[in-house]
Amino acid sequence: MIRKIGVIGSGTMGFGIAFQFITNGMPVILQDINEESLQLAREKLKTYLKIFREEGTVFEDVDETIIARLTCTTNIEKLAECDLVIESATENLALKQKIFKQLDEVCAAHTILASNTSSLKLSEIVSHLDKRKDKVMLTHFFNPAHIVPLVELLKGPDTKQETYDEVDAFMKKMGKVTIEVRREVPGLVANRIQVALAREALALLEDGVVSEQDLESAIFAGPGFRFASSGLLKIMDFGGLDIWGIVLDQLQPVVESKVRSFNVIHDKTEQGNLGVKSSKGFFDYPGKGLDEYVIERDRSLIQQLKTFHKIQRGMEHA
Ligand SMILES: NC(=O)C1=CN([C@@H]2O[C@H](COP(=O)(O)OP(=O)(O)OC[C@H]3O[C@@H](n4cnc5c(N)ncnc54)[C@H](O)[C@@H]3O)[C@@H](O)[C@H]2O)C=CC1
Ligand SMILES: O=C(O)[C@@H](O)C(=O)[C@H](O)[C@@H](O)CO
Repeated sequence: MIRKIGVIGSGTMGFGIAFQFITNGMPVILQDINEESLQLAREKLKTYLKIFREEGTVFEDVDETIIARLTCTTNIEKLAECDLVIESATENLALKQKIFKQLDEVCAAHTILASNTSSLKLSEIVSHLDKRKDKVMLTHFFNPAHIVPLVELLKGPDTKQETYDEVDAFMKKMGKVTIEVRREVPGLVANRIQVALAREALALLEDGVVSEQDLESAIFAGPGFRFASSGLLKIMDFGGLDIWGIVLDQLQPVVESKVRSFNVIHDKTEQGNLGVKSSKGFFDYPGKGLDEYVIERDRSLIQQLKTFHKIQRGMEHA
């Protein structure tokens, strides 16, 4: 039974993962080597409880109870008695291998170890472990982890099915939507789809087919609008598989299939235009800092999450 959680890394994702669990009744020990990062997470916790409530979210507990569930520490040994530890430190294979080795030594025999890596192979992250290769998972959350429902689950090469089942049941209890990735492929499922979409979109932009603003609208007001209420296969079912068959035959030969180094990305990066965090990317973000824009985005995602839950309930009762 998973009753006590450890999260390694209190950055963008570690904060969101911890927030999701403590607002769903679960005590979390949040560990980071950087005390400033932990302090920032403590402050973000109060900010986000306020934002969620302002957006109409009702938590089962009062803020004081929720905040009391979070323990912040720089000492990894405090995670020794956790039932599940989710590593969400910097995306670096050697670092993750080191952290997993430390956890393998420190944690109780029953502790399940999971990584939130976006792009690294779980089998490589856990390659140095000798105590619990049967209790490792990849649990890939989506940014922001405290709002986007999806968690992709992958077993390690030696992971027991009962470990998978326990983590799957826990994530669902925490209000997440899980999918099983049946075979270890780079980028798992959703990131691969996201990259395939990005490659075509950036090719159309770079090849002068569409402007930045119209490319935004093409996705937001088109497929993105529909994806807010179902996945791709249902869209195909509603469109008609016969028609989709013809369209796939017609368009596959012409959609982007090359590995391209996109100038639209490369040039902006070179100029220091990295997006919201540098106040300029494809679009300008004047006047407010990153946090303000992120909060603005999250307020609309919180509203979207309510609609998502209504649609999800409708599907369950269909
Ligand atoms: N940012 C995103 O959109 C997403 C990121 N991820 C994955 O989540 C993980 C974390 O990413 P972010 O939260 O964006 O990174 P981040 O840079 O915001 O946070 C990383 C945190 O790890 C901490 N850290 C570094 N070394 C450590 C150590 N030895 N022990 C404990 N903590 C340590 C840093 O102090 C920092 O607070 C990465 O594996 C990333 O690929 C997954 C999904 C989405
Ligand atoms: O989009 C997300 O939140 C995740 O799928 C990711 O892992 C991202 O690709 C992230 O790594 C980069 O923003």
